[in-house]
Amino acid sequence: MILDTDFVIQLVCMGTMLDATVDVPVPVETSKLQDADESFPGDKKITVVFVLGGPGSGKGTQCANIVQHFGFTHLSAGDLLRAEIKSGSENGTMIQNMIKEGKIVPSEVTIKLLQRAMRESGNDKFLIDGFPRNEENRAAFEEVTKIEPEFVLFFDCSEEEMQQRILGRNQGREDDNIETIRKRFKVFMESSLPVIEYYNSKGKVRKIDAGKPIEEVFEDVKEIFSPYSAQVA
Ligand SMILES: Nc1ncnc2c1ncn2[C@@H]1O[C@H](COP(=O)(O)OP(=O)(O)OP(=O)(O)O)[C@@H](O)[C@H]1O
Ligand SMILES: Nc1ccn([C@@H]2O[C@H](COP(=O)(O)O)[C@@H](O)[C@H]2O)c(=O)n1
Ligand SMILES: [Mg+2]
Repeated sequence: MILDTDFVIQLVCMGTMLDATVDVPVPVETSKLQDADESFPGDKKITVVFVLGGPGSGKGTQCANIVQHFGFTHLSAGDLLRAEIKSGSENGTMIQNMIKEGKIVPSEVTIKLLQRAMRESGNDKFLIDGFPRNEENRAAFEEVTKIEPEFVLFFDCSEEEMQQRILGRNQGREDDNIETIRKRFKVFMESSLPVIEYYNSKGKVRKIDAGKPIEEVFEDVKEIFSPYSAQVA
């Protein structure tokens, strides 16, 4: 099926207006994803760890620690999308609307941002935080990059604790309000947990109790990353 990107984006935005809680499935046109200019990794051997967990579970916090100790490059899909809005990109308004509604941006957009960031980093070890967020993200990334994650680091935390953390975060994020937080939790349960279950069925999930204090969570994270201890401090 050949779909025009602008048409797909219009459909997604219409979905946003019609129902704030439905995760609109967007068919992926993989030939567009494989734009030669954006192609990555090519023949390069790449190590990818997907870092998943509910909103506010501590993914970004722990990724910062992992980077310092184990030499990975941290790529947060959410941060890349927010940077794309700020850059004045033609997709900016669509991305902003999706984030305000807690919805998942079409894979085509997010994967291109991830590929570009991976290529520009010059590194070969990546923590991909907040991606894949749904089945469409997962299948499209695999199709385009041919990368299978080394493992999936899953931060397991109660909604009550996550909500408290987000409301105390104070980073000026447009989606850190109670209305959007509830939508993000719903999307996590309905669209993101199935991805974690998929990788669990392949024996790839390393689950962490993320309800503990930051330092204690990192002790557990360190054990998982010890085989990758290129830069242990
Ligand atoms: N283990 C922890 N205990 C208490 N507070 C924490 C813990 N981990 C992170 N925090 C705090 O909770 C807030 C959310 O953490 P963080 O931004 O790392 O979560 P996240 O999973 O990346 O969230 P999002 O999915 O919304 O980007 C931050 O203010 C952070 O300092
Ligand atoms: N794969 C992704 C990741 C994120 N988004 C959108 O960004 C929002 C914020 O993400 P964080 O990981 O920083 O919490 C998220 O709620 C989505 O709207 C996305 O679309 N696809
Ligand atoms: Mg984050």
